[in-house]
Amino acid sequence: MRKIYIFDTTLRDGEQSPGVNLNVKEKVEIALQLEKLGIDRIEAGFPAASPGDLAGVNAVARAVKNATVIGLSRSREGDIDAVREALVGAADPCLHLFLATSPIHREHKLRMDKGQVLEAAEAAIKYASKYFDKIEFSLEDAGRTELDFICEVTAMAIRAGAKVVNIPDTVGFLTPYEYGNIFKTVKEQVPGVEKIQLSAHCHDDLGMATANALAAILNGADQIEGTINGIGERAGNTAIEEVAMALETRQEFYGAKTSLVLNEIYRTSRLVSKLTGMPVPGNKAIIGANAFAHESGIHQDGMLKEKTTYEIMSPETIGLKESKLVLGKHSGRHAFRENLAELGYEGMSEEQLNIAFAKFKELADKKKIVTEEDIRAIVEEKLVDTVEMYALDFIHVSYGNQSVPTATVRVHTHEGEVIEEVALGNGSVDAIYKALDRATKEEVELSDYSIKSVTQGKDALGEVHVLLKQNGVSVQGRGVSTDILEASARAYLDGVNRMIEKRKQSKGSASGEISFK
Ligand SMILES: CC(=O)SCCNC(=O)CCNC(=O)[C@H](O)C(C)(C)COP(=O)(O)OP(=O)(O)OC[C@H]1O[C@@H](n2cnc3c(N)ncnc32)[C@H](O)[C@@H]1OP(=O)(O)O
Ligand SMILES: CC(C)C(=O)C(=O)O
Ligand SMILES: [Mg+2]
Repeated sequence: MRKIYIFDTTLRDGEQSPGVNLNVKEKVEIALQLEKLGIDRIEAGFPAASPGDLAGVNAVARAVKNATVIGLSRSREGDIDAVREALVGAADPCLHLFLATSPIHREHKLRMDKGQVLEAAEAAIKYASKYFDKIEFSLEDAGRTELDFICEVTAMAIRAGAKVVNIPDTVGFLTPYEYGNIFKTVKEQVPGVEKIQLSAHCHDDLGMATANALAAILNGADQIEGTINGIGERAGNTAIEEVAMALETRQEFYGAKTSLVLNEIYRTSRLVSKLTGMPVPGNKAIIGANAFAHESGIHQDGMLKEKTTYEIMSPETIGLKESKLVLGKHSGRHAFRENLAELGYEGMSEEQLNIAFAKFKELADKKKIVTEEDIRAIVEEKLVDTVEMYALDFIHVSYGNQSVPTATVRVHTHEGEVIEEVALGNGSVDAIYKALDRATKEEVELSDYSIKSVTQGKDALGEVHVLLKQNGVSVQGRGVSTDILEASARAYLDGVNRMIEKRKQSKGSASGEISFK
């Protein structure tokens, strides 16, 4: 199978992302991880840009042993000399020269005509050839360059001594068909092209960077340039992980592969994101948090039955432990039961499962993601074998810092009686508890109250614990809700129910009846 060389420019084009600035230590850390990932060529920076970048490229050159290390340079002797200095100590150094070739760049930026561009590029390659065995030449903005001029410049670069010619779509302008056609034409028409490698370098301005790189491969490109996580100038570059996984997943279609160690992809992505400060969007292909996560019931059911129903790649391939079935409002019973089993709640009756599932759906309507702690809280509250003498239907609290808090509560009894009560209190919770006392006609003393957040985020579940006393007997009550007042009401009512049950138990034992657990 044809090998596609991977040229990583995370440390150069990636660092050109606005707001990104990697120091020497960070560049080396990323470069060493790129080496582990099996990257063939690492572009470490632009040494003429600053003394700091020269030092960064030099540190990478000295640290990396198993990949080519590259420095970028304009077609100017001063820049080339800076790369010479920066690559001292590299096991396999390479100079990357560039000059723009498109009419727009020639006229407005370089103020050169075609002849001057050819002349300047040739002079630079020839000067550099005295110092470098490996030279790559890039036709900047080739995507908007006349096709015959691309061929002319490529032929010149080959004659002058370049080993790799890169044909970038610098501004992400082309369609895959157009970009592929450039490679096809260069392959067919440029003399000596078989002696060098052709490289593709794409930008994502129209979201085409990966599609264009793959089109280049289909039309003869030997090397793909890109970055980890697709970071880079403006909308970024081709994401290396996307190309590698496309070739891996569709081998029968592309007939080409990289030599990347694929299970290092995820780790590399995390490191680059951390050190560049550029978060990876959740929906990003391959490495986004949702790339191997499934939320909807139908998909989760399919995944549980056979993973290939909804996954074309396995997460293990990129170094992730497993796919995730995220519980949310679109999830179904299959995934819920599976999740409960994973959390150790096995052997639940169908009825218990249904109660917990209903509660879960109620919570999922209020929360974006239902977490493990949420599920535990739901199940543990629901599975306690307490007969609910009173169940909460609703609470309404009126509160203002200039008015007396008023609570209205409605509960229904085990027998189906509905009771509604209103009370004033010193605070909202106090008002609720007084209203519940009236509704239940139980005289209990609140001897402790605590509240904590059991999950994370603004929509976290609050868990309230109360300790109630009656005639020297103490019981605990617990309530969970996204609303702390509701959690407070539930905890109190739970305590009251337990108190009633305890009373029944002690009477039952005294009369020889079988007691509850
Ligand atoms: C497509 C790409 O990603 S290309 C790489 C882009 N990366 C960078 O530019 C990052 C590093 N750059 C820098 O630090 C600075 O731009 C430097 C140090 C290279 C140059 O800084 P300055 O000398 O102040 O020049 P400045 O950046 O303002 O302008 C660029 C000059 O280089 C010229 N130039 C641009 N590309 C090339 C080239 N490939 N070869 C020769 N000259 C070039 C421009 O025409 C302009 O020349 P002028 O001063 O005669 O008008
Ligand atoms: C320097 C070149 C290869 C570049 O980054 C581009 O053209 O996008
Ligand atoms: Mg670029």
